[in-house]
Amino acid sequence: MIYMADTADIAALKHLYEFFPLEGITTNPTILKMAGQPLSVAVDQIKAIVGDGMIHIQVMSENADDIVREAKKYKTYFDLGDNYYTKIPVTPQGYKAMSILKDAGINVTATAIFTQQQALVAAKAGADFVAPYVSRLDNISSHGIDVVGDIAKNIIEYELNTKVLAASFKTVDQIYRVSMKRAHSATISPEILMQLIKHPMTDISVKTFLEDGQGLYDVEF
Ligand SMILES: O=C[C@H](O)COP(=O)(O)O
Repeated sequence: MIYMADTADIAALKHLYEFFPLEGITTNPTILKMAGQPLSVAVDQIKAIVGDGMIHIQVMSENADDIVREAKKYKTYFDLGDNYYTKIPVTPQGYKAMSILKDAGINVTATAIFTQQQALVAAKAGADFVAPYVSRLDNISSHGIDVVGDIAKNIIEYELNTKVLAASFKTVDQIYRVSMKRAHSATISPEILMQLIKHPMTDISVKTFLEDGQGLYDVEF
């Protein structure tokens, strides 16, 4: 499982990158709005934190030609090399842009995916990652985990060179379930990443170890 942080919150990212084995970050216009940062400022700060991790930046353009120009501009402007992924919503113009950008050697993440077929078409268009939105599906009485499972199954069965990037999580249990459905990766908010590694029994066990070990550890280090 590849873990990514779904955020542009710089303080939260700095904290997470101290210990969490993250392999990149994802952003979108809503995330930038929540962080209160324009794209150029946010990405410059994110770059300094994630090192050679992936940075997924969503386009705002709707027309294929504009999407291609926008995605290519970010690739040079931010100078991220192969760590740059352009996030493109799965509209007809988006699919068109995905093929063009893949042919131009730019990594593509297809986003705003709600069905197995949207993901499969994006994979055929060359997307490196496909991002189904779990909670947004669950919240309309649909089944986000099943959609993720179907996409992962297709990718494995058809031997496609695409990874599932499960997104839109509200609970730790959803992340457990997408991992068991063989999602290759997940992008998760800082709050839920912290919850993911927490367990009260761990805290109790550590506390007991500290108490029991008092006076017994006599090797200096
Ligand atoms: O980029 C997609 C986001 O991960 C969607 O998450 P959200 O449903 O919590 O806004």
